[in-house]
Amino acid sequence: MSVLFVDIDHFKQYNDTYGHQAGDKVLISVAGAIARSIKRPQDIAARFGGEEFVIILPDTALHGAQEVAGRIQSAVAGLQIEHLHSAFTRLTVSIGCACSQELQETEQPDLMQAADRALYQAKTAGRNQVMAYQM
Ligand SMILES: Nc1nc2c(ncn2[C@@H]2O[C@H](COP(=O)(O)OP(=O)(O)OP(=O)(O)O)[C@@H](O)[C@H]2O)c(=O)[nH]1
Repeated sequence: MSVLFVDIDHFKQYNDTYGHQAGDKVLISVAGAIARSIKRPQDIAARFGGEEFVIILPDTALHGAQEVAGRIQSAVAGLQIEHLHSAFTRLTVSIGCACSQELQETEQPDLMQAADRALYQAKTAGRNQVMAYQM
């Protein structure tokens, strides 16, 4: 199983620059980009707090999860949403990814934590990137 955390970069700045309503539209657009990027019926994507989404990919190894993460990044880039306060001048996302091959039920929180840590690393490494962790 793999877990992805997807977090919009500099979203506070986006709201501050373009307004909260524009921010709400961005959340809907990013949700659509994520939905288009997951292909299997058993995959689950959900909003996880403010500007963060979680994606659960059952029976998916790390390279498969990284492929999904890459598709999400491309789909968000394809939205071409202006964000002049970002170093990339476009809206981007950071993604943390964690995979466990033989997951016991009690280890699920550890997998979430690992994905969250990977997301933090993607943020501190400059954003607009994927960090992946094999447990
Ligand atoms: N428009 C809108 N904004 C929201 C919503 N939920 C949360 N937010 C905003 O999302 C922003 C998240 O800001 P931070 O957690 O500081 O993160 P960030 O600015 O994206 O910075 P990094 O994640 O470090 O790149 C806050 O300003 C929240 O007010 C929502 O439903 N609509």
